[in-house]
Amino acid sequence: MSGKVILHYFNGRGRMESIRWLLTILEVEFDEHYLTSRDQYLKLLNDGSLLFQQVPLVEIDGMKLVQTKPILYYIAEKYNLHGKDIKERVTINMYSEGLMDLMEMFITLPFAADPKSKLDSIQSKANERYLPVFEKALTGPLYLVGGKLSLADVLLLECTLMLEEKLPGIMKEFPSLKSFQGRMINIPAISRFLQPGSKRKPQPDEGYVKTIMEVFNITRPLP
Ligand SMILES: N[C@@H](CCC(=O)N[C@@H](CS)C(=O)NCC(=O)O)C(=O)O
Repeated sequence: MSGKVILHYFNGRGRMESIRWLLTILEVEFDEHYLTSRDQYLKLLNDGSLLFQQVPLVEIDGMKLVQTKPILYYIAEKYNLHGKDIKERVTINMYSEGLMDLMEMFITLPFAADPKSKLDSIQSKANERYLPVFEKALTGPLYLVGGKLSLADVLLLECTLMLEEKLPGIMKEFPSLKSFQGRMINIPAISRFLQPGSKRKPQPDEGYVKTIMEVFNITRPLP
């Protein structure tokens, strides 16, 4: 296993994108091995690399890690983006899990039988359940927890940008969140990540969906 972090996933956002965001903001270099065929997936399965037969898989520090959240928490912990004590950590985790619940809806959107009604549901949940929480937390403070950048801030930026791509104008009732975004995108590593040609992946397209359906033998839209 080389010393460099290696990401095994599709050449698309999905569950790996938050890990890419986190590594990028930390300026940790990583290589990507893209899954493009079912044979590659079967090889990872036969190697015993996929504990639960699922990706993301991240090779880091001599380990092969699966499960997105523990991977994010490990990296955040290692690079001090996970709070100074257990109270801060649990708060960061609560915010992070809420954001991941919201982003999970986007991850499955391209596979939905009725994408329009799924997007409507995302919009109302974002407006009523999620964004008000973060607007309140950031009215005054610059960061969500402990006056310092944490994993939760990185996920919040990713999530709000994702929301705006599909639902332009959704942030207009949330001025503190908009200011937060403005501050975050000026961080040099983030600003570079947002430029064309970076390792940030584009919105899912038909080719991405087709590859995933082939690799996992999916034949029907998801509910
Ligand atoms: N709880 C897991 C879920 C991983 C997951 O569902 N990965 C999908 C690809 S994004 C997968 O490998 N699906 C194949 C399967 O479940 O058989 C995580 O968050 O990493």
